[in-house]
Formats: sequence, C-alpha cells, structure tokens
Amino acid sequence: MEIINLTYPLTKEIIDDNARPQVLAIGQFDGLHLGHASVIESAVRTAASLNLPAAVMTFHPHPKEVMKKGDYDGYLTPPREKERILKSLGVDYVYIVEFNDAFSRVSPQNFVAGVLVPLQIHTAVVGFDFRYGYRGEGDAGMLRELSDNTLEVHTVPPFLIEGEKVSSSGIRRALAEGEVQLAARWLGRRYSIYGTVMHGEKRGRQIGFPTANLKPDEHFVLPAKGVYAVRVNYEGQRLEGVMNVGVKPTFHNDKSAPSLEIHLFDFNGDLYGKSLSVELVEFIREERRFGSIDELVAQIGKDADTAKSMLLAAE
Ligand SMILES: Cc1cc2nc3c(=O)[nH]c(=O)nc-3n(C[C@H](O)[C@H](O)[C@H](O)COP(=O)(O)O)c2cc1C
Ligand SMILES: Nc1ncnc2c1ncn2[C@@H]1O[C@H](COP(=O)(O)OP(=O)(O)OP(=O)(O)O)[C@@H](O)[C@H]1O
Repeated sequence: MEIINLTYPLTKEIIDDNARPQVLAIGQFDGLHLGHASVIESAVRTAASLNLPAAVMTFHPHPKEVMKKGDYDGYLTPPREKERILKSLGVDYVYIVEFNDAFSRVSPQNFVAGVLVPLQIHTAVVGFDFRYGYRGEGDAGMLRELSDNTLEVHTVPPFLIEGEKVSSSGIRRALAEGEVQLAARWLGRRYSIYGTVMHGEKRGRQIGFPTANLKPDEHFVLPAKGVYAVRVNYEGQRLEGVMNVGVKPTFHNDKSAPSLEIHLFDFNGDLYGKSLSVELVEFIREERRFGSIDELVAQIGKDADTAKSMLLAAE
C-alpha cells in the first residue's frame, strides 16, 4: 500500500505520478468503523472486478479540528492506526489531502475538476450521505454530472446496527460515556490506544499495584474517566490488566489531562520506554476520590478481581 500526500491545487508532478484509472472510496473515515468498512470493501471489490487498483481518499487534519466545530476531541484512528487498518482492507493507494482553510472553501465543481478528474478516477465509491466541497454543497448524485459523465459513482447504502446508522460521532459519544462495548460493536473491533510507557509518580509500586503510565503516541480520543478491564499487546504477547483513566483525585486537586495507568496481572518486567497497545474490554466503575490510601488500595484489589472475571468471560 502506498501513501500519497496531496495538497490542493494538485501539482503537475503529483498528477503525472498518480493519474491512473482507479476505483476510489472517499471519506473522512475516522474510526474505520463497520460503515466505513462497507464503503471501502465495496471499492476493493469493484476494483478487483475491473482489474484496477483500489484507492482511498481521506483528509488530514480532521475537518472538525480545523473548523473548530463539532465534537472533535482527538482521533479514533490517528494517521498510523488508519494506515494499519486500511492496509488490512486490501487498499493499494491512500491519498491524504491536506485539509486547511483554503481547501474547506473549494467548491464541489473544483474538487471534481481539480482532483478527481486529473487523477483519472474511474469509479468513486461513497456512502449514501457523502457530502463534499464548500459547506458540503456537493452530494453523490452531483459527482457524475460535474465530471462530464467520465466518472462512475457507486453509492453504498447505510450500514445499520439495531436500526441505527453506525457513525464516528456515535462511537465518540459511546467512549465519552464509557460504553466501550457499544463502541466495539460499531467499530467491529475493540477500541485500542497505542502508546509508550513513561515514568509516573512512582506511587503505584509502594501501594502494591505497580502501573505502566501510557503516553498515547498520537492524539487518540480518550474514553470516559474510570476503571476498565483491558487486554494489552506488548511485543506480540497478549497480557491482561486493569486500567485507570483519570486524574487521581485521591492525590491531586488539579484538573490536568487524564493519565492512563495500567496494572498488568502476572507481569513484573521493566516497561519504561516500551510500546504497548491497550484494548478496552469493559468499563468497571467511575474514578473517585477516596478518604484514605487503604480504601483506594482495597478498591483497586476488587477492581482487579472484577477485571479478571470479565476478561475470562470476554472472547
Ligand atoms: C485499577 C486502578 C483503579 C484506580 N482508581 C483510582 C480512583 O478511583 N481514584 C484515584 O484517585 N486513583 C485511582 N487509581 C490511581 C492510583 O491512585 C495510582 O495508580 C497510584 O497513585 C500510582 O500512581 P503513579 O503511577 O503516578 O505513581 C487507580 C489505579 C488503578 C490501577
Ligand atoms: N453507516 C454507514 N453506512 C454507509 N456508509 C457510511 C456509513 N457511515 C459513513 N459512511 C460513508 O463513509 C464515508 C465517510 O463518512 P464519514 O467519515 O463522514 O462517516 P461518519 O461515521 O458518518 O462520520 P460522522 O459521525 O463524524 O459524521 C462517507 O462516504 C459516508 O457516507
């Protein structure tokens, strides 16, 4: 899979290097949830049947971050995570269009005439509610006419679960409420955060529950503050543990950014500086302030037992 960064307007060099008949799925695709997968899989299938390469076009940074509106609070799939998943879907080319103020003002006409036509897109595959161009004025139906009928357009019907359209914003809402199982059903996999283990305040070991403090490698959306049963992938080993996402109100009054602390079961190696990914399996309870360290320690012991039985029952 090749990744191509594009800036509008496209240069002659970029066009010369990338113009080829190809099937293109277009969208923000943050999360690469089951709805996104149905669009991209449809593009991959169509490409195979036409014997053409399959491509995906996405935008970076997230338009909601640039336009400072909506529910943006990080990425469900920051760039490297998105690449990993797109690769597994069988995509040949990924075009990442730089999303900035100027690009947000490109009209639907100029998007088609200045990007899709020069790249020789044979078929564009989009979801039923795809919008593009300045103020989202363009829709799927307009793609074909704006290209002077050179472009085939496939529109993918809504992917629903229990009657609801699977969406990135729904997954953000679920994570913000600690509903990690709902998020996992919509994602088609458990939500995971990739990061590096940093030095913490060194209190964990003293209280009998050493924790790995995870600094996310990219700007991941964090789930609601609280305690979670987790699975951890470390150098190919699958470990299990319990994670606190929070500000440790028993020790601090500040409202600093939440930290991610993982107590791994049956593990006592040195993790400082190591890369891990942590999969959220189940929410256990909200974070709270304890009156004494003994009470906190007793509760963490119970959390660990709860997490173990949840992990045993989880597939
Ligand atoms: C499973 C688990 C649950 C936790 N729950 C809370 C909590 O509810 N309130 C709190 O103030 N700290 C909570 N903590 C955070 C501990 O206070 C923290 O792990 C300890 O202070 C060590 O921090 P350090 O790594 O910065 O030294 C929890 C930690 C774990 C591992
Ligand atoms: N559930 C779905 N079923 C079919 N197509 C979808 C679904 N969700 C998104 N798409 C399509 O995937 C592409 C990318 O959409 P987008 O990233 O805006 O998805 P979204 O999850 O609806 O996002 P948000 O919740 O932030 O509005 C678009 O073409 C869109 O129409």
